[in-house]
Amino acid sequence: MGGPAPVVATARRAVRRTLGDLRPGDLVLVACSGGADSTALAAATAFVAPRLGLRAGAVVVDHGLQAGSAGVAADAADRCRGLGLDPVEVRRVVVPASGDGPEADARAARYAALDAAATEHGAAAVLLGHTLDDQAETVLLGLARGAGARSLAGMAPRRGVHRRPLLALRRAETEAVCRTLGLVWWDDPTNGPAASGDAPGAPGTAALPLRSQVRARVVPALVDVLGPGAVPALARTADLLRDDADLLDALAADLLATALVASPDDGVRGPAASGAESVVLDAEVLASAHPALRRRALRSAALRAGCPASDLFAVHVDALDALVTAWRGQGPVHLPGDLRATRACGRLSLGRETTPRRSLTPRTLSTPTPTPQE
Ligand SMILES: Nc1ncnc2c1ncn2[C@@H]1O[C@H](COP(=O)(O)OP(=O)(O)OP(=O)(O)O)[C@@H](O)[C@H]1O
Repeated sequence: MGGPAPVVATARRAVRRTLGDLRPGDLVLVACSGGADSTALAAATAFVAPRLGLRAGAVVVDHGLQAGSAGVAADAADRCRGLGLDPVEVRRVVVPASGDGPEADARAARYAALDAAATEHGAAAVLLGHTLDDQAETVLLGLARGAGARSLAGMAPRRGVHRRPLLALRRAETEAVCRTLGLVWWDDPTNGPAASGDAPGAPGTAALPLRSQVRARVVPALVDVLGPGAVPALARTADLLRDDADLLDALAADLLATALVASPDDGVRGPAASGAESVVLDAEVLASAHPALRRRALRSAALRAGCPASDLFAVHVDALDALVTAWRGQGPVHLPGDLRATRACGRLSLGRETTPRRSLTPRTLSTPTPTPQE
């Protein structure tokens, strides 16, 4: 009797590698949308987990955004049960409109629901079905945004409770796994033309979410010009940059620790620090650091001061950097989260606005008001 089809064996090996450090009895939860990637993941996990002494369940999130979403979720859950996963649950979420766009809002609600399920079930890991193609799309989107190494490092194979075992597999391979095992999957219409459906660039793709347009129009054009190796090459960029980004982040954390004079959360460092309401940094220490580390340290300082990560952009970091390296008496820099940064007496302070102001945008940045303070 022959073994499993090579593609099925590949998927199982990938899952086995990802779960290798867990302890017998641990629970893993597959985040299953019903799509080919997470259905293949559910099947591979259902096979591998018991052989490692692990328990495996699944969570299907129903965003309630499309007609029939409850039925899609129920079908996906049934397929997971059919694979032997237990527990399997559907979590219905309410997607709030935060202003960040419907995809980002759905993603935030989805991850919150997955994390809540992991906590409630005491799961050691939540498995996500992102593939190499998803990784390549993430890198492309980052490049087009002008993002730095951390964003171009794409999705981490492992972060907190989340693990992505299929990052080395092509999307088409996950479809092949499903076909080989006789598993039906659901093609999300918002993901663009189905694998077996419309030609790339088919009419109507312009109305899709940005990532889906990249998938349906940009990637095929790129492959057309550069050849099929372009997609794995983009994903390789993510792998290479992840190591670089980790190193730079660690060095920047050291720089921030050295430059930190006071911080509201971790109390005192230096004589002037007691009762600190602001993050206070030594501007000279920062100025003498390499720009790659300084910019990261400034970003971390802004986050530490309470700036919301989703609203903190390069333009804000540039403005903070100018306070450090191009100091000519300019006025405060206004940051998201009702924060402001000021420089005085060789120190950079990031604290609350005294009166709420609009934070910097790319347009307001270009006209800093010089008000000598030092
Ligand atoms: N409705 C869902 N319920 C449970 N898991 C989901 C759901 N949607 C997506 N996932 C998980 O996320 C993985 C990636 O899904 P998909 O590619 O649709 O998301 P994305 O929007 O491209 O990426 P991201 O999850 O980063 O937002 C899936 O393989 C699955 O593990």
